[in-house]
Amino acid sequence: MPKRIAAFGEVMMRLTVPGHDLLAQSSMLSYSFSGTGVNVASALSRYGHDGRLVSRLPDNPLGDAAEAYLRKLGVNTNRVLRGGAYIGMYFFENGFGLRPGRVTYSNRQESSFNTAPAGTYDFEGIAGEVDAAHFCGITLAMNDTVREAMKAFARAVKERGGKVIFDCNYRPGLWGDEGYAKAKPHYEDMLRLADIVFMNEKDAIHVLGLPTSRTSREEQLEELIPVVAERYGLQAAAGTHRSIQSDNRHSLKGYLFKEGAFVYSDLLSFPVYDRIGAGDAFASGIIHGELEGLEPQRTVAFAAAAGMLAHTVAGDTPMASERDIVRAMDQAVRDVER
Ligand SMILES: Nc1ncnc2c1ncn2[C@@H]1O[C@H](COP(=O)(O)OP(=O)(O)OP(=O)(O)O)[C@@H](O)[C@H]1O
Ligand SMILES: O=C(O)C(=O)C[C@H](O)[C@H](O)CO
Repeated sequence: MPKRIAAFGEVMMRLTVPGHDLLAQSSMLSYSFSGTGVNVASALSRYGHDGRLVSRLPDNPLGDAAEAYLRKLGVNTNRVLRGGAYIGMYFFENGFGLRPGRVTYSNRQESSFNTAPAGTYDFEGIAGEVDAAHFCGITLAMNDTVREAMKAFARAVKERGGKVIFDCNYRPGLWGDEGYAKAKPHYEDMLRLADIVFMNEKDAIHVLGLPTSRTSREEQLEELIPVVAERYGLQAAAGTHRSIQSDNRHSLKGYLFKEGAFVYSDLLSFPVYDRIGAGDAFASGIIHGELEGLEPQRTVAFAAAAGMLAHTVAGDTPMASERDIVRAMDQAVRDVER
């Protein structure tokens, strides 16, 4: 049955340098609008749910363009407010071979979303309208007012019996020096409120400071995720392990931990066209499976295939339909469809 899911987060204007040029070389940029909340609300809408964004855009032609773009992505914009002066931006340079891709943020703290004063949003009203709400560690990294708003919204959803979904999405560049120490208490607050969490052992070790006696990533994951789930009372935790080869291929394996057991997707290996937002595609697949009550094995396979497909499309926002994903789950490489 379709569900109503709110995603709380900033709309970012993505400015992409064409091809594999550097900003210093190119005189052209193409723009689109994204952000973790946008990506998740859009993907869930594509799977038949009502994905609504809770955000704030400037009341000017940039805000108009962003809102029109969100509608094209299928996002319900009824709870997108107008106010403030700027939209957050990031510049993206595609990597090639051994040169990694690069993201440079601009005007983020000045954005309409990040300058919204306390009391801007009707969180109680929104919480009463939805089955679940999605939050992410990128938003948590912004400033105290945004952090307080995020926690207040999560509390309102929880108090009304909705599911709280939290994607750790730790971005070292956003937390600055001593980032882990600054982030930890806020991550702990969100984990206490959360039902479904996206994370892997890196979050547990570095952000939460949990000790591990194991050396391989897989063993660390299996040791630490049950500890986190128990400590914070999580319904489910999920995430991916990614490995990167030098020939522009990545490998991805998804996991889902619930009711004391791990299930894993196959190890998927694929060439990468655009990597940004793939984590949001995986997360949306898990959220869909959990909200629909799918078998854990099916959910993690669906989410991993959604994540894989997101690497094949330009832009941050997953564009695959449920049908596309189910077809990709058999991993056969197909000829053009005509
Ligand atoms: N330096 C770090 N310290 C702590 N945790 C990290 C660090 N880098 C990544 N993580 C965590 O590892 C997990 C996977 O992160 P990664 O950056 O690979 O994202 P992803 O989910 O594959 O993709 P996306 O960038 O689309 O979200 C996330 O839960 C993230 O919070
Ligand atoms: O909000 C940000 O920081 C972004 O970089 C926007 C992207 O859509 C997001 O990171 C994808 O997960």
